[in-house]
Amino acid sequence: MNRGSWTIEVHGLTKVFDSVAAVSDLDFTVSPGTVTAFLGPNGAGKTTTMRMLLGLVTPTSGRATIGGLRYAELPRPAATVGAVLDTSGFHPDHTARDHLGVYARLGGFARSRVDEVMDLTGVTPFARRTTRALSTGMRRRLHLATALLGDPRVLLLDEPGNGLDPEGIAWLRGFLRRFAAEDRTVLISSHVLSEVEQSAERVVVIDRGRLIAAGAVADLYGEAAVRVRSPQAGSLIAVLLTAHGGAVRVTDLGPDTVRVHGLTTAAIAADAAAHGIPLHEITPERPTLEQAFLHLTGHDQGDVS
Ligand SMILES: Nc1ncnc2c1ncn2[C@@H]1O[C@H](COP(=O)(O)OP(=O)(O)OP(=O)(O)O)[C@@H](O)[C@H]1O
Repeated sequence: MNRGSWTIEVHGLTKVFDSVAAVSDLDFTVSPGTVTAFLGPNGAGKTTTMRMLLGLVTPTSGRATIGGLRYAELPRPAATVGAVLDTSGFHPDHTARDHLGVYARLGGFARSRVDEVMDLTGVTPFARRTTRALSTGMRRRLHLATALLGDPRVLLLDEPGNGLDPEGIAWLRGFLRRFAAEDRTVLISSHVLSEVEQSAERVVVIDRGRLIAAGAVADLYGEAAVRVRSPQAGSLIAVLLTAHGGAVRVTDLGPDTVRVHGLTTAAIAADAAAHGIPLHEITPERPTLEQAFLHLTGHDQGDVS
C-alpha cells in the first residue's frame, strides 16, 4: 500500500444547520503515520466534521474524503475506517465479549478478531461483565475495541480521553502512537489540550467552524522567551541591546527580572558572563499549548509569552 493512500482530505467543507454554520469552508489534510489532534472549543464543529467524514451528515458544500473517496464510496468502509463518535449504544445485557461478537458478525470480520481487539485495548479482564456494569473508562475501551474489529487503516475518535483515568490516558497515548507508526491515519478530537500535547504530533485547530491553524504541534507555540533575574538587570539589558540590536526584545517583569525574546539561554548567559553580570535565574519559557490555543482562537486575555 503506498504511503498517503489513506490521507483524510477536507476541501471547502461547509455545513449549515438551519441558520447555524457549524462548519465553514474548512480545508485540511491528515496524513498517515502521525497522530493528528483536531482541536477546538465546545461547539467549534469538530463532531460535525467527523460525521461528514463518515457520511453521517451530508455537507452543504465541499468535500470530505478518505483516500480520495467519500466514505460511502469506499470498497469496504468498516474495514478501512474505525470510528468512535458517541459512547452510547451498548445492549445493557450483553457482555463485552458478546458485544464484540455481534459487531464482528455484522461487519463480516473473523471471529478471531474479538480476542485480538480485546487484548489490544485491555478489554480482556472485563470481557465477561455485562455492558451495564462497565465503568466509563471500560466503556471507552470497549468502543475502541469495536472500532478496531475491521483492522482499519484510519481511526477517527471523538474526545477519546473522556472518562479515562491518568493511567488510561497514558495507555491510550501509547496505543495511538503505535497504531499511527504502522503508517495508519489517526484523527482525535479534543478540547483537553494537555492530553493532546503529548499524544499528537500535528494539530488542526478550528473555532466557530473555521480553520484557525494547522501544522506541527511545535509550530503552534510561537516565539520562545527566556526569563532572567539579575541584581544588575539594567546593565544586562544594555549589554544585550548593544550586542544584538533589533533582534532582541526585552520586557520588564519586576525590579530585577526581565523576559528576553530573540535570544537563547546560552547566548544570554554568555553575554552576562563576558560582562561579569551575575544571574540569579535564567529559565527558558514557552507558552503551553493551552495558551497558544487560546491565543489562536482569540479567547485569551492578552500576552501568551
Ligand atoms: N443536528 C444539528 N442541528 C442543528 N445544529 C447542530 C447540529 N449538530 C451540531 N449543531 C451545531 O453545530 C455547531 C457545531 O457543533 P459540533 O458538535 O460539531 O461541535 P464540537 O466542536 O464537536 O463541540 P463539542 O466540543 O462541544 O463536542 C454547534 O453550534 C451545534 O449546536
